[in-house]
Amino acid sequence: MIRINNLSYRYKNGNQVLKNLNINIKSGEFTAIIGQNGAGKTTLLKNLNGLLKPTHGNISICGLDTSKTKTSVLAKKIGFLFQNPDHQIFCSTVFNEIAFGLKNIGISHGEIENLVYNAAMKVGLEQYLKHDPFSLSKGQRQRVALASVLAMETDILVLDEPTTGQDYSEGLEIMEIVKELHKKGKTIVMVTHDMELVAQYANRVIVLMKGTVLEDGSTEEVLSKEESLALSNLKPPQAYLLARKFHKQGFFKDTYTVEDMFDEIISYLRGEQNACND
Ligand SMILES: Nc1ncnc2c1ncn2[C@@H]1O[C@H](COP(=O)(O)OP(=O)(O)OP(=O)(O)O)[C@@H](O)[C@H]1O
Repeated sequence: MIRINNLSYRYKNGNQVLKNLNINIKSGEFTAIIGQNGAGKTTLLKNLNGLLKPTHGNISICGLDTSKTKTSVLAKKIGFLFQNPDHQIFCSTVFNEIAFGLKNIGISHGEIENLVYNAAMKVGLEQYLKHDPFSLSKGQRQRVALASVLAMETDILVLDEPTTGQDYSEGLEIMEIVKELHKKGKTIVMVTHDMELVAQYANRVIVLMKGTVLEDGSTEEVLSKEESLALSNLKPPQAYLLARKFHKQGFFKDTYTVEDMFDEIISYLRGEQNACND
């Protein structure tokens, strides 16, 4: 789905941000990109969707070279949700906002109505289509932005810190929608500082440090490299560290989140209770 070959990126002011990155992302993966501030995470995402073009090397998205492909064509393959929905939203109704990208790529009026409604349904905003997006809460505005990306029906969804600036339940709503999309086969690439989100949702983690790949592996592998993570001022979530201690005692074999540990404890206790009752 995504092939990054020897990618380097330097801003016009001479700031060399990405250095010779080589990353392949397969269809259906949920990849988290983490790293300390300024590591180059957002710059990498902007290179993926063609907003920035590599200064060296190349990126192929579903076989399309981003340097040689118009962003409007790439937009049919890769959707990008910005960190702040207010940087993405500019239309006066939710409907027009979701329809904007579709109009841009020449979808017919009749088809747009359906696609907009379906996308709004996916994020639970179908009743707000006539509202001004700026009359909605920040969490709802983030869902409007997500719906406008979903309406394009891209196979790849790129998220730049999707829960930042939102309260717990708003963040959870977004992440549960993303989880459903992933289950249905979308390839997800998510930049985040939230290690709980990483443990809970991603199945692959890439750690960027000063524009290079420090670690790349399964979530379990990367979270277990505490010393390496510390180089980027990162720390695995508490639940993961607790689970590791239990692992050493032979418990919680594939469990890294509080929810999973809770489920496992409950099913263990239920088993014990049933055995007693028998
Ligand atoms: N338009 C620009 N021109 C010059 N330098 C830039 C530009 N945008 C970003 N940078 C610099 O590039 C480096 C990487 O920035 P980037 O936003 O990609 O990092 P990041 O890992 O996403 O950081 P954060 O976690 O803080 O969002 C930083 O030093 C930043 O100041």
